[in-house]
Amino acid sequence: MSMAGSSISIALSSPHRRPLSFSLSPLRFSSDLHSSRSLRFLSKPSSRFSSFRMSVEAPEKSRQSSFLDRKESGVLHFVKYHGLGNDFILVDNRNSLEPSVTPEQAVKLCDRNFGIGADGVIFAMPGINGTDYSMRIFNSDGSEPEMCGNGVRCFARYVADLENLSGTRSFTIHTGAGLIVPEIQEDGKVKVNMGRPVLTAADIPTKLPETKNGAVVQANLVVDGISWKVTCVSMGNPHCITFGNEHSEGLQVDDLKLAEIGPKFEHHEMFPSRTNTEFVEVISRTHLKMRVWERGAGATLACGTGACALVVAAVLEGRTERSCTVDLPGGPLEIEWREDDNLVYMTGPAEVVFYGSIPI
Ligand SMILES: N[C@@H](CCC[C@H](N)C(=O)O)C(=O)O
Repeated sequence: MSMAGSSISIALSSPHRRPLSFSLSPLRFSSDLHSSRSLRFLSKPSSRFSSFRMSVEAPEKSRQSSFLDRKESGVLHFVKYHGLGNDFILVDNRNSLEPSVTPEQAVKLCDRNFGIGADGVIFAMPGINGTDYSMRIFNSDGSEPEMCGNGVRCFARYVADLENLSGTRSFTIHTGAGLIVPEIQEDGKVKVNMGRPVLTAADIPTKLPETKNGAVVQANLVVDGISWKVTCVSMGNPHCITFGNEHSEGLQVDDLKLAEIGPKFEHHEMFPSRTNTEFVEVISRTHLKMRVWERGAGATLACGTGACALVVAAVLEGRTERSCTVDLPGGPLEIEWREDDNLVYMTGPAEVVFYGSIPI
């Protein structure tokens, strides 16, 4: 490893392997992965990663733009972002409404041991119906959800970078959940108009009965012989929110065995399209704490649509005000469910992790 001015070079090598080269600026990661044209290497990681050369440099706008502009057939250039640890591989798909990665490839790319590692792959696509862009996403299991809250904040930062835009920027984005409008604020956080929650059982969808004003509020859901009180909300994608069960009226979310119970909610027969599940602890009338088991991705560090859905659920259950801080394992989000127009707003960060290239 050597340092020269603002540049750090790190070389790791093995005598047996061809070197790979990476450059980061400073959390910018580009790799020259040479000639392989398939993803087959993902099942043989050691042959690709046992040897590489890496250089770290101070940020320079020109280098960043030239990386983002790169297009070569057989190579996927991507940027990995995270929103509170909910991480995504962002792909420039502005030339087509067909994703450049298949669901099967997305599974491999998201693999944390044999791939890049992420909770999903997000495609920045041309706008339709008069919108600036369209967003599609594959979960890490290859399924396609309608929307992703943390992902849309990353998407906004990504397209601002792609288009070299600075200052306060707002975009209209077509998603499977309809029109979503993120705005990048002066402080770099992204405030998103997440649209209106859907509360009717058939549209969420859930087979649970509507219990209060056409909504599924504190319905009984039996999971493994235990009766949970759940409220169901769709933010374009389905969410099942619980504050407790027959054994504990108020949850201590740190004590939950999430990996054990999460899949049982996700695949419960009451949720024909599976579900995301949020387990929630009330700290105060404006402060909630949650852990999430995501449909198609498992336990994640944050879920933006989930945070929105649980504030809606908390208000419907009379537990909180309409503006709340939601603590997720990866950090806090600010959520507001407005009374006058029924719109939900989410505010939180989105950060670059690294830039990279991979044969595909
Ligand atoms: N993490 C996301 C939600 C991603 C989609 C979800 N797994 C689903 O299948 O609905 C968010 O931040 O909203």
